[in-house]
Amino acid sequence: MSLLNETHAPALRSWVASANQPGADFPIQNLPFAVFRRAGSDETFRGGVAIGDQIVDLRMAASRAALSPQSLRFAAACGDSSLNRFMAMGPDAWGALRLALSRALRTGAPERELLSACLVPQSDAEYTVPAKIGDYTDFYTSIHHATSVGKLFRPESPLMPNYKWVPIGYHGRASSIQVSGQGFNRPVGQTMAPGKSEPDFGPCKRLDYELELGIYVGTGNQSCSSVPMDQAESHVFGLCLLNDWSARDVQAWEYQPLGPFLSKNFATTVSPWIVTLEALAPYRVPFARPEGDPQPLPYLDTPANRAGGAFDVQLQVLLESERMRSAGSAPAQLSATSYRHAYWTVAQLLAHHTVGGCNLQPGDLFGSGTLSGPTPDQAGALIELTSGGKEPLSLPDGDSRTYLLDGDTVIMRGWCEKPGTARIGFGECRGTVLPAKQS
Ligand SMILES: O=C(O)/C=C/C(=O)CC(=O)CC(=O)O
Ligand SMILES: [Ca+2]
Ligand SMILES: [Mg+2]
Repeated sequence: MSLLNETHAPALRSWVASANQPGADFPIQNLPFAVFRRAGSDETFRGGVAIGDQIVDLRMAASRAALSPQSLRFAAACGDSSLNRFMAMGPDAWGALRLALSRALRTGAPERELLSACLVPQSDAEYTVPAKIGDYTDFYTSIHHATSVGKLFRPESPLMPNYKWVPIGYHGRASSIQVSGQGFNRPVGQTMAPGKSEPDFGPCKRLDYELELGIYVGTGNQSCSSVPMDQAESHVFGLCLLNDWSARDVQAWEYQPLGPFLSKNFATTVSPWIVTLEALAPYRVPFARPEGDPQPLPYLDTPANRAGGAFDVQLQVLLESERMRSAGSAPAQLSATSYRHAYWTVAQLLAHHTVGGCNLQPGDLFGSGTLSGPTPDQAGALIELTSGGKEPLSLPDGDSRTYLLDGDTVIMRGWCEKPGTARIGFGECRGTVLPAKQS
């Protein structure tokens, strides 16, 4: 059975002209969701869908009956200040609203007159985290990241013997997840300098980013039940970009034996737009274990997962320093990779998370884990790109970095493209390091 349908047809064009520009992140084949309002207004936040450089205000579209009658209750659910109610409605509802929007936004659609009054320019909008995230779990799905970071943290045992069998993760902190465009203060904490016997306390000196994708749970599961692999993807609403800011010096001192704690709980930045799993269907790729690696245990293995459980999402990290901003120069690319290199798929993460009976809830978020690719220039964090801070990275303006400085803005971008298929993008995930708070 093909996962493709009429909403993926590469020939589709929209009456919103900006959606048809080559290279646009939000053509009619994408239709990602966010929660927004007019910037600086006291309007309530509500759900919207991106088309070109505009947002379809779904609350207004529902109240003006600007979409097909069958889809109006789904659009109305998106009128809430978070997408949780819509996420809980499940894949049939998500698919029905996507189809209604695809048809109404096409060139020649009779809905044009009503729907064009429901558009808000993205340049006028501000966003919020699109779901009430009850729980956040961060995984570790890049074997390349796990191996190179493991060498730095544990030279004697870089890749733990469990790695190829268990999707490794830890329970993260939902309250400090913020939407793209915001800043956060450099964290302070305990660190242990080499050769010392007592920790220091002060601002983090090794502040890093982590290039990840966020995975939003749509429908949950009952506690003491598990979601089998062949149903796992039907519980996933979609993907976003995610930056898991990490205080490496705090991490190195605190992480044993229970894993990261304060080193990763002060800020996590997500992109505003969630690209649905349905929109990503054309960019599925086979998931193959390298020759000689063990096959996953049966509860993590299905023919469908092997055939197309991975997604080829292109990813890029850029740095814009204060110096670049004042000189008006373009941000510098630090690395680029693809999600296809991950060792565990979205379905495996969800099936594994629930196998012991853990209940997921609509709006829960997973981080994929740092998405480093196989070559050193594909690393998703500075700790890898600078070999643990020992080899500074040269920037095009003559500046260099080991770890992040105050005023640095980290920008992440993602997109999918494939010959004969539309290109779709994730927009941006950007966050800025502000100085530590003086106590
Ligand atoms: O102890 C280690 O090997 C490293 C752990 C992490 O950095 C945790 C993490 O955030 C995992 C990831 O993003 O891939
Ligand atoms: Ca992480
Ligand atoms: Mg974090």
